[in-house]
Amino acid sequence: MVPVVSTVARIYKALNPPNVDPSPDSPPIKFGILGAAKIAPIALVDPAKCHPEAVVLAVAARDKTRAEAFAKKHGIPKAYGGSNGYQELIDDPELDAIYNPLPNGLHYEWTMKALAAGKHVLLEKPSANTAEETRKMFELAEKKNLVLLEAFHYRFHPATQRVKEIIDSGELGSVTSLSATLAVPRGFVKEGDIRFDYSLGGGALMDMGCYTLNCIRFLSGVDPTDVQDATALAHVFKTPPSSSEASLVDDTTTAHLAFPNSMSGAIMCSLGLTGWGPFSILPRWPEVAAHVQCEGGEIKLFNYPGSWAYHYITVSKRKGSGRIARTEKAYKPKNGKGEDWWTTYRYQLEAFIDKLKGRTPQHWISAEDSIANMEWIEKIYSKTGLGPRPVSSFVLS
Ligand SMILES: NC(=O)C1=CN([C@@H]2O[C@H](COP(=O)(O)OP(=O)(O)OC[C@H]3O[C@@H](n4cnc5c(N)ncnc54)[C@H](OP(=O)(O)O)[C@@H]3O)[C@@H](O)[C@H]2O)C=CC1
Ligand SMILES: O=C1OC[C@@H](O)[C@H](O)[C@H]1O
Repeated sequence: MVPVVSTVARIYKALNPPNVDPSPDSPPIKFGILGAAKIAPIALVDPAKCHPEAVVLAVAARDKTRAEAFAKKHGIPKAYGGSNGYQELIDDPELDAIYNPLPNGLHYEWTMKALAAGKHVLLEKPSANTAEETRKMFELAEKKNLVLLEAFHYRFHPATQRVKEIIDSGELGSVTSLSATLAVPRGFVKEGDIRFDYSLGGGALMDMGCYTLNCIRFLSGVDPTDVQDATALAHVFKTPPSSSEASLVDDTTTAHLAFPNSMSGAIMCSLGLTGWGPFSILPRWPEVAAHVQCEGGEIKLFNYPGSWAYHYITVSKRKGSGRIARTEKAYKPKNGKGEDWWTTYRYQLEAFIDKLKGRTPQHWISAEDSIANMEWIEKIYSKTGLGPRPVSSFVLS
């Protein structure tokens, strides 16, 4: 098949995965979803359909009709709704695990409640509004012997893993600098979106920047030592909200970070890249790449967040006064579990279920990793002058 046809066929299968029968030997992990969130179908519903040990049994939405419509559309047997719907979901004794794709500012409260109810949690990124809240969630999970995973799905994909493998192989020598971008053109994210609501933990650095930071921290293998500079452009609302805190929502943030061993890092994230050319009318493409400079060459991973749909890895190695370059693709691990059509979310679900079943996942994101990511988000926000996102008022009784 020509590449474009095979790519379309692979993406089609990824978005329409086959239904698999439940495993006769291993009871499925039964999930409940908090909120009829836009991300839930691709992040959990579809991956669960093609995992023999996962089933989505229930969904809750603030509005019962919305929960029922979501349940009907996705073949989910139970729907909870109304003012107590989220709590009823969490208290459902049939459920083993909760997927939390609520707005960032509600991650802490509902993850704490789910853990307190004895449920494992697959938690959307970024973990919470603050590092302290993230620490508390992981402490409770550990105390209750429950699995809590921040859903940085891209980490589980073979493409990201392959780049890390190339770096760690030493083929290109030591890393000298890293950068990652995640930015979408203006208009991509609509005005009333949770991403522009400060009270819900909005802002480009929270939404997109958490990936960029996570990516350079993962690929470098260490945490930064300092935020050298950070600049944020505030979002300009068409209809400015009455709250003065709306001015703390960043549209675009850039930061330069120092790393150990004289490594440097740079991130850029945006919820609204402006157009270019006369009067900025020419459209921009999303920016979705990670670059790693090494003493002996460089690596580019194009489309690390959406690597399942399409990506390429270019490895350019210095040789004498010239270079030798190659391009790799990694939709499936060379050794290990996976199919070329598995989405980043499907790989993530595999790891989550492996962990719950006592098997060793191919990859994992530790509590320390998630806490450190939030710490550095806070440090960058602090350097921009915008300050951290609001602390949750929730107290676990
Ligand atoms: N892993 C990934 O690739 C992605 C992750 N995300 C993350 O997932 C989360 C949700 O994002 P997304 O699906 O795009 O967002 P949505 O706005 O579609 O979903 C958020 C859900 O939160 C619920 N909710 C509860 N309280 C509120 C409130 N006060 N205001 C608004 N919504 C509320 C709503 O549920 P209800 O149905 O009950 O009304 C809604 O369905 C975020 O944390 C985001 O960072 C988002 C996109 C991609
Ligand atoms: O997690 C995400 O990944 C893709 C982005 O477009 C989105 O805003 C973000 O929430």
